[in-house]
This record gives sequence, structure tokens and C-alpha cells, in this order.
Amino acid sequence: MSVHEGVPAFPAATILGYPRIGPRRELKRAVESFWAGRSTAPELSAVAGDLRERTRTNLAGLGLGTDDASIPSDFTFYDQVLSVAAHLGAIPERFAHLRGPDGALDLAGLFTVARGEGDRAPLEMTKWFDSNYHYLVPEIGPDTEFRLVETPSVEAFATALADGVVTRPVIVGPVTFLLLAKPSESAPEGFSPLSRLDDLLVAYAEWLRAFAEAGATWVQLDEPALVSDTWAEPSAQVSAAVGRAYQALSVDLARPDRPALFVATPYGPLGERFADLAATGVEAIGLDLVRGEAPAIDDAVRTALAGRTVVAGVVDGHNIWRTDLDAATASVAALRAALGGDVDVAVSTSTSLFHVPHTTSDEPDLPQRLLSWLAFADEKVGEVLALAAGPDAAGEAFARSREVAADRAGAPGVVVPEVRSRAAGLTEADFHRSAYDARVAAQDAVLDLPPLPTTTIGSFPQTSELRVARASLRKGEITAEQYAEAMRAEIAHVIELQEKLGLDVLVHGEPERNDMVQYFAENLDGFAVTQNGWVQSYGSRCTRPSILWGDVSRPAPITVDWSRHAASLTSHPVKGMLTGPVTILAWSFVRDDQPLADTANQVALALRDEIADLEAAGIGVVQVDEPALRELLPLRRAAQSAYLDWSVASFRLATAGAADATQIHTHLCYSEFGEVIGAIDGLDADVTSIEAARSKMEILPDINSSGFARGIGPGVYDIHSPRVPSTAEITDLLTAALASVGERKLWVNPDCGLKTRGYPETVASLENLVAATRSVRERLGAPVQG
Ligand SMILES: CN1c2c(nc(N)[nH]c2=O)NC[C@@H]1CNc1ccc(C(=O)N[C@@H](CCC(=O)N[C@@H](CCC(=O)N[C@@H](CCC(=O)O)C(=O)O)C(=O)O)C(=O)O)cc1
Ligand SMILES: N[C@@H](CCS)C(=O)O
Ligand SMILES: [Zn+2]
Repeated sequence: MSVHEGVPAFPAATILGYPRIGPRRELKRAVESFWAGRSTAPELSAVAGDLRERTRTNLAGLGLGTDDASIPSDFTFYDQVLSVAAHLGAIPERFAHLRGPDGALDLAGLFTVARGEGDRAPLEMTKWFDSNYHYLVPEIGPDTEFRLVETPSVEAFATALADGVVTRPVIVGPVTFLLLAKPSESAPEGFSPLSRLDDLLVAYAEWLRAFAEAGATWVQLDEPALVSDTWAEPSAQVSAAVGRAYQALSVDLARPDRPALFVATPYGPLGERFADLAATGVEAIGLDLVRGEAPAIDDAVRTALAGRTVVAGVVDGHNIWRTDLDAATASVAALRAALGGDVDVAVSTSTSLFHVPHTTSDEPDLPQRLLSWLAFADEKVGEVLALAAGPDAAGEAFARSREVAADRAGAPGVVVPEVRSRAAGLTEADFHRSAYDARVAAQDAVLDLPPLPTTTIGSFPQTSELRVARASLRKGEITAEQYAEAMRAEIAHVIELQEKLGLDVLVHGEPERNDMVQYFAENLDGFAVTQNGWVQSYGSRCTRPSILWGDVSRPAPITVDWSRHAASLTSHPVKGMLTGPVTILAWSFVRDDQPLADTANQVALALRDEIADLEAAGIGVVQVDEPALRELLPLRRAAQSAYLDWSVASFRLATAGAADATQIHTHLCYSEFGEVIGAIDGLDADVTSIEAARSKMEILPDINSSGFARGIGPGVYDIHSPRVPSTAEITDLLTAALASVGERKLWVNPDCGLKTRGYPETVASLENLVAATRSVRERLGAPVQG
């Protein structure tokens, strides 16, 4: 009997996943209330259960089937990668005390692993593929035990089933889990977590059996790692791992001991890994057809796939423009033709929808015309259903899609001739500053800084008073002037604090910013912002990505008054604070009708004007943050250099108008930067601050070997945890950094902004940072200033 006989049909239309925070951030509020001790674990679980129930009712109401596994079940309290680690007991030794007798973590334990406790560092957090979502990095060693120790995903499935809905559980697949992991602290040099695949598969098999016993017909295993060719492990090794993993889970573990398996591969073209998967017994394979071409399909693949399903991800799960349904239909038809008549083709989103907000119907302030161009998660469900039904049955949806495309192309603001002609007139000279030596001389003459200058990354704690003031302004409860006065008072407080702490280059603290991208979007033409368009960035933290829909320009200075006010309160240099073009693009929903490079240059020109206005206001140091530079790096090596060319160029365009005496800083965080160190050098910033404390300065050898010659501030204080680093600890980090990059280049700063921290730990940490710097300066024989 073929392994595929008796397999339940894959649904004709589905989505790869759905936002889990709730339309009004219900999960964020419930989780934070639990953390604050205002609610109990059962109360938090009840909120989560309600949310899951609302989600499946909503998806069923939108038209997804309740009996065919079209509704994904992908809930997690914090992060989907952490959830796998928790299910399988793969928790670092330093958290062993949190595990119950059965090896499971309770909710409080799960959050402790995510957030750390005392000297026990949390799991490292880093970006999830090329998105603004951040996952927790599993730590795997030769002795990590893999065993199914808890089953909340199975219980969630069973609850939905009891409610009459056959959902499709979604879990991160074993190859991706191990490729995303890092070696545990005790692992020997050169250890690869992927070497533990066989042991991990035993636990995945147990998990699949548990789903089968609970009645699951299909389970989705997400394997986004397969679309990337940038792993340390050679391609042949990844290919072999795919073969072994899915042979074990689909053939060695035969049905009915397991549900049918759907392996989804979002975020890029699957390429040669498609044939690897086809050679196993998985019942369905998902392709991201938004980000790339369909893979090569030869006779062998066609034959191997007979009786199975390929799921065409043609509705963009990562952006919010309405789908061109005709183009998507053509792409599905081409895939169908390539696969031949024996292979079923279903329609889906390209990625989970957790990258987009819940629904456009909750945005009363967005202009109707713009709103009509958009599809958030719920509207995308309608699109997959329309595509599955086809242009005859869903004629109205197809007609609407054509109207939208035409309307967008001709709408005022989409093309602004003045913006286009300025960009067209750019010359090579617009991308270059003077030689670094000349700049250093000019800057030394005006900025009287000690060796190892101290500074912070920009934001100071966003207190609830600041957020409430902004909410009150929005509701009309206070006037714009009252709001501005409250912000000026906060800036005065932050300046006074920094002077007291003895920092050298001060910041205004960014109290006026709801978010470092949204704030600029609110002040630039060509953008719109949402009211309720929240998207999870990590854990309980959310953002409202702005919508970059038209040509970008700056109607008026944005940050100048705040920076001028701060500078008026101190004799120290105050650093102006801007967000760079690549980060503004990466953390917004960006128009899809022109190359990103062109859009980035429009944003860069607006920032260039802002820097000129800051200089005119007497600001001699300006930081242009690019934390997302690494985020948009293509997942395939062949595409990376073109990306780095345009992204670096846009930063240079933004900053190259600055005078020699203006010190340009940049800041990078939330990623591993080793492999793009050359591009960071290419930014040509005078000073670069970079996250380093969490990884214990692992970046320093890369900086050294790249010949990076300008100022560098490797972070000496991990701002992701309330833990206060001791003076001795910071002194050690500074000593290591000094030995590596030298006194002339070294700056002292935290890893990132302080907006998510509270004041008590911020003050204590910065006191220690300044004390450590002074002790190192003394050792160098430098005068102690500040
Ligand atoms: C630095 N990072 C950022 C990323 N992406 C961004 N877009 N911005 C970033 O800063 N990516 C990588 C990293 C890590 N990611 C994040 C993401 C989000 C946060 C964060 O702190 N988010 C806040 C929300 C920020 C915000 O928009 N605040 C608004 C609205 C605040 C609010 O909730 N108001 C209440 C009323 C007031 C109250 O009672 O408190 C309401 O509306 O109900 C504002 O300040 O006006 C979050 O809370 O999740 C950090 C790092
Ligand atoms: N200037 C920003 C950078 C965060 S990546 C801040 O300090 O919050
Ligand atoms: Zn940062």
C-alpha cells in the first residue's frame, strides 16, 4: 500500500499561521499583568484559551473549514522556538531547577528562561529570518536530553476538537530548530547542534504520536531554515539532515501513528531542498511563491510527489498590500502545470500572518482610499479563499483586486515629481564625505572628549507617564503645548541625570517617540500609521509598523526642536538621534511597486535634510541608527552583495552631507553582525556602537580582522534584562575591548537604548559604567574628566 493512501485531503485554502497577540494586544496585557504579579497562572491560561477560541471562531466565520485542518493552531505564550524547547525539555542546565518532576516548566518557569533571573542569563534573542520578529536561541549540547515533557500544543488541539474544530497544529520543524540553536556553554569547541538530529527526532516522533492520539489529521512543521544557504553547515549536510529527518518522521513513523505532515518553507525560494523533501514521505510541501520562483521540477520529483499536495504560498504573509489575484492565479496555474495532474495544489499565504495586524476593519483613522489597498490577516484569509474558488466563483474579489491595482498606480502622492527629480539628480559625490583623518581633526577641534568617551544609545526609560501623556494627547485630553511641555520637562530631567552620572556625550532621551520608526513615519510625507495595527516583535513587545505607500519627503524638521532644547540645558555635546533609511524600511510595510533601493534613497534624502537642520541648530554629533541593517540581508548568499550595496549607499546618502566637524554615529543591535562587518565599515560612520555584551564581545575579533579603523563602542551593558552589571564586570569587558581595538577608537556605551528598562536599574548600571570607565582611564594614565 502507498504511504499516501487514506491520507485526509489537504484543505484547498489555508493560512500558515495567524497573529497570536490578539486584536487589542490582549495577550501582551495578560502576560505583563502576570509578570507584575497582578494575575495568576490559571488566569493567564484562561485569557490565552479565550483568545485561541476567538481566533478559531473568527477564522471559521471568515470561511476556513472547521473539519479539514484549514485553521492553524500556532499559539505560544512567548515564542515558537522556545515552545519547542519547552515541549522537548531542551532547557539549559542553569534553569534545571525550574523544571518539575516530569521535566516540564510551569508558566513562570517558561518566562524565566525567556527573561533571565539574577545571574542566570536568558536565552539569547535574535531576529527570525528577515523579519522584525525575534526568537529565543536554544542552547544544545552533546548531553541535552530530548523528551516530550509537556504537551500544551496537544491540549490546545484537543480543546478545539471538543469545540468542534479540527485545527492543524503548527510547530517549528526539527532541522530549523537545530540550525537556529547554538552550542550550549559546556559543548566542546566545534560542536554542531545539528549533530543531535537523530536524538531530537525520537522526541518529535513522540510529539507526533501524541497529536495522532488526540485526533489530529494534519500537523504543520515549519522549516524556514531550508530557504537559506547561509548556514555554517555545508549544503550537503543540510540536505542530508532534511532527508534523515523526514524519512524518520514520515516513513519510519508510519501512519496512523502520526498525522499527515505538511512541511512549510516560508521566507524565500526553496530551491534544491524541494527535491530533498519530495524524496521523503511527507504528505504536503509548502512553497513561498511571493519571495521567489517555484523550484525546478523534473520527472523524478513529479513522480515522487504523485498523490501528494504542494501548497502554493501566493498571498504575502509579510506585507499588507492586497494581492493581485490574477497574478497569483497565474502563478498557481504555472505550478500546477509543472507538477502535472497527479499532484494536488492548494493555496496559502507565503508565511504565517503573525507579521501583519489582525484586520483593516479596526482602522477608523486611515484614509478610505489607502485602506482599500490593504489586506491585513483577516482580509488575507478572504484572498486565499477567493484564489481557491477561482475567478468565476469569486468574480467580485478578482474585479476588486484589478480596481485596486489601477487605483494605487494613479493615486496622488504615489509618484511625486519633485521627489523623483531630486533622486534622479544625485551624483557619486552625494555619497561621500571627506577622508576620515580630516574629519577626526575637525571633530577633535570642536569636541573636547576624554579617551574612552561615554555615551548612551539614545532612549531613556519610556515611563508610563510618558505613554499616558501621549495617549491623553491622542484623546484630546491635553493640548499639544501641554504635551510638549511634559516632554521638555522629561528631557531636562534626562540631561540633569546624565550630567550627574558624568557621561560625556549626552542624549535627549527620546521621550517624544512612541517608536523609533513610527515617530519618523508620522512626520514624513508618503507614510501612514495605524491605530491598532499591532504586530509582535518579541515576547510581549509589539510595534505598529508604518505603511510606506508613496514618495517620501520631509515637510518640516522633525527632531530639531527637541535636540536644541536638550543642548540648551548643558555644556556637554548632545547627540542628535535619527533612525536610518534601512531600518525605517525594514520596520515598516513598504510599497511593493518600486525597488527598495529607490525608496531607501527617498528616505535618506529626508534624513540628510534633517541632519543639515540639526547642524544649523548647533548639534555637532548625530547618531543615525541602523539596527535592522542585518535584518534585510537576503537569506541566499547570491543576493547579498546587491543588498549591501544599496543599503550602505542609502546610509551614506543620508549622512554624507554632514560637515567634517560633525561626528556621525551609527548603532546596530538585535543581530549577529560578524558577517556584515565589511558593510558596517562601508557606512563610514565616525563612531559605531554595536551590541556586544550579551555575546561577551564575540564581535571584537571580526572588527579587528576587518581593519575597522574608526570609533567603535561595543556594548558593555546588556539592556535586555533588569540585571545591573557590576563595575568589575564592565571593567573586564572594557579591558578586553581595549586590548582588541585600542584606546583611540574605543567608546563606552550600553548595548542598546534604555526605553524598555526602569529608572532604578538604568541609573545603577550607568553609574557602574562610568565608574568602570574612570578606573580604566586611570590605568591608562589619562586625566579623569566628566
Ligand atoms: C529596538 N527594537 C525595535 C524594533 N522595531 C521597532 N519598530 N521598534 C523598536 O524599537 N525591532 C527590534 C527591537 C526590539 N523590538 C522592540 C519592539 C517594541 C518595543 C516596545 O517597547 N514596544 C512597546 C510599544 C511602543 C509604542 O508604540 N508605544 C506607544 C503606545 C503605548 C501604549 O501601549 N499606550 C497605551 C496607553 C498608555 C499606557 O497606559 O501605558 C495604549 O495605547 O493602550 C506610545 O508610547 O505612545 C510595547 O509596549 O510593546 C521594544 C522593542
Ligand atoms: N536610539 C534607539 C536605538 C534603539 S535600536 C534607542 O536608543 O532606543
Ligand atoms: Zn539598539
